[in-house]
Amino acid sequence: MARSEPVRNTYEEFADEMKQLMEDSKNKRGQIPKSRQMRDALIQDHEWHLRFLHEGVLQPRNFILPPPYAPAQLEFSKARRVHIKDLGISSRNSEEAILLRTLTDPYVYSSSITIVEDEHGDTARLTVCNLEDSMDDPVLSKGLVLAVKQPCWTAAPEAGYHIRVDHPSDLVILESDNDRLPEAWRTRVGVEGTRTVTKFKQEGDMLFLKKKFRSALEKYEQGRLLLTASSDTVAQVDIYRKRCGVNVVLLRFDDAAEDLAQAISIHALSDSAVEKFEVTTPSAVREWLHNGSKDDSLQMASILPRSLKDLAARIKFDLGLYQTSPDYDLPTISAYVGPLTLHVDAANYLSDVEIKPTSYHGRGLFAKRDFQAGDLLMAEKAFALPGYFFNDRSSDCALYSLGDGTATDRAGALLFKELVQKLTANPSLRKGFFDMDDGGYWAKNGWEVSEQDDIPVDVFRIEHIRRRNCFAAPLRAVDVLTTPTSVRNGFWIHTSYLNHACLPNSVRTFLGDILFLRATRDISAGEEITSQYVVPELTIADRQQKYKETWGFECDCRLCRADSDVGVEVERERMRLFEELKATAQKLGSKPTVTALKKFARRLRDLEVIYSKEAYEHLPKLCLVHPTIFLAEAWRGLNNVEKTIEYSTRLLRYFGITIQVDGNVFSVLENCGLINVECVRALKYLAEGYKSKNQLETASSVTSTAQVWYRIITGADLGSKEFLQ
Ligand SMILES: C[S@@+](CC[C@H](N)C(=O)[O-])C[C@H]1O[C@@H](n2cnc3c(N)ncnc32)[C@H](O)[C@@H]1O
Repeated sequence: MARSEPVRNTYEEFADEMKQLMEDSKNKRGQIPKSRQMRDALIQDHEWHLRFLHEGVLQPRNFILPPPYAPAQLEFSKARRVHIKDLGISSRNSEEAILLRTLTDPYVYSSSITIVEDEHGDTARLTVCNLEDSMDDPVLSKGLVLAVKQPCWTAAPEAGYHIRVDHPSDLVILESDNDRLPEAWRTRVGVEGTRTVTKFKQEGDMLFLKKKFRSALEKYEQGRLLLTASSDTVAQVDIYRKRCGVNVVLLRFDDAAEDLAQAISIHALSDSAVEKFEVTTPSAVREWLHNGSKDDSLQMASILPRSLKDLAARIKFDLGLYQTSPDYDLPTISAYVGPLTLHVDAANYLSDVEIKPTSYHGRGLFAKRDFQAGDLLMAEKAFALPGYFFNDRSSDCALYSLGDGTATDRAGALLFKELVQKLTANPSLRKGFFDMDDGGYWAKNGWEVSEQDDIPVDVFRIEHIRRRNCFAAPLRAVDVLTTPTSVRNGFWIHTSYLNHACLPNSVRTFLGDILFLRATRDISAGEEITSQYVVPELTIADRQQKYKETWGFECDCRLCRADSDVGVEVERERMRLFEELKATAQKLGSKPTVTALKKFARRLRDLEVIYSKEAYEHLPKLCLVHPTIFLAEAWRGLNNVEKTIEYSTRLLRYFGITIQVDGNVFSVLENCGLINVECVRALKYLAEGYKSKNQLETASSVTSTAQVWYRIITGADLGSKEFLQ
């Protein structure tokens, strides 16, 4: 029977509709649904949706997080077993679990959906969210036996109910020979005599080439199970090496390290030349792979074949490598990074900064030594940075958190997915991540986790941490200077300990997945390092609202204090004049007359007067910035050297930077730390001006400072000559 006149794909959920459904089902909490679709109808409906997925026009994917609940704490084996008929609406019991078997191929799009039965043959639709899954190589394949912890019914679009899982850790996939399975579902998988390690390896290789990585992993695993102590060592090394490679692709670095430790130790045992290096235990190799050091204490370079050495390097980079010097080959890294090559093989440099408690802002990042403006404070590889093409429609998606009514676009949604995948697969990476600021989420919703326990992967907590700690990152910071650039959302753990200041002493820049943090002014040992989370809004109210909404704090920096003190009336007048000047500048366009410019400058002085309070003597005057940029550029366009120098100097002053030219000596007397592209441009205009006045020494000194500032804002020197020419 065909599905009756479907109007839309009801497997795909929408945030508003879901919110309404949740509201509606509040009164039914704990009740057993009055009616449900039975087996045949469920399967027919599912098949229709599968056809729709293949043939329909696909919308961007919606990932929806319902109001939060904690993942189940109990192991499946210790939970009380329930059945489909026992489930209530929206009522999860963390002590319960259900055993299910999948009856169909899955539908995988925004979530993974399949039809399942329990031991009594009762059927239901199962929706698993936040799984790293694909139609080509599905996790929830047909005939699979799985356990769902804390199961319940959740209202679905079109008045049905399904079993919905949000935490991937609430889903446990069981081997078909597991003794806990009902007898009828158990299959003892004896390996056929004709299948050999080599055969499984070949089948795995074929699947790998077809990008069916999960299935390839299963084949290699079956091959591994056939290995015996007397197996050919080349075959043993090979199967572990293959598994390691697939695990790397699937971001399962802990498992990859385990496989490689086995491969290396088997290789070492079989190679008589190796014995003298005493490297042979898997635990020694495992420790080396995880130790974050570039040192080759086990002398791997001299004993390993290329294929194992390359994998070792890959895993060490992915688990995090550290160096103690700020030396990076920036030209090579700059040349390497591109849309297809986001991930740079570089080590972290974190040894000259440290995380410590601050007096008012929780933990923060502090300098362990003195730094000068322009110095590299730290460099960090991304913990997660999704790679995708911006014009690829098939990666379009959004993430909705119904609990707090927030939404994020593709950049944040894909980062969330990658974080869930990485944290689920790699217990060794969890501590660093879950130590981060989650705004008190876990303290309110979770439980005490001791040192020995596995840290639970709570998707709601991940999203809280993501929102507070992620950074928007262009492919290369330098691109932002010339073209409007799309940004990704990425995650850099150490950098996330930076607290915000409107007048910061550092700037973040990116080259692919490596973040460089440079000092925007001199910093003394022991000083807190800060950076701007976002460029400050002109009015204090707008600024504080943004900080409050996203990060839950109110900024108390010197600029915010001064802006609050001037009062609403003064601020309103400042904004009125600012808007007036902005409109005039737009009207005058790029070729204003001298008369018009003089008139504009007079009006600008009115705005300057409002700032002339003592409070701003050493502070930026942000409302003056844009009109002054307009004047500096307009005078430059008219080749008026003196005026260009005057307004470029003023522009720097309005950013809180005071310069002096004494004879031929150029110096920066004061610097609030607000170094940005406009400041570099102001220096460029100054250098041009002094050059045309034949003050070549001054011009050269200004250009040197411009080069340092250019490096601060782009992270490297790439393009500096062209920019400053
Ligand atoms: C990215 S984290 C920074 C590290 C954080 N202080 C910690 O202890 O993990 C962002 C959080 O730090 C705090 N924070 C950052 N800058 C602040 C500031 N200027 N004033 C007050 N709190 C701030 C806020 O709680 C914010 O949500």
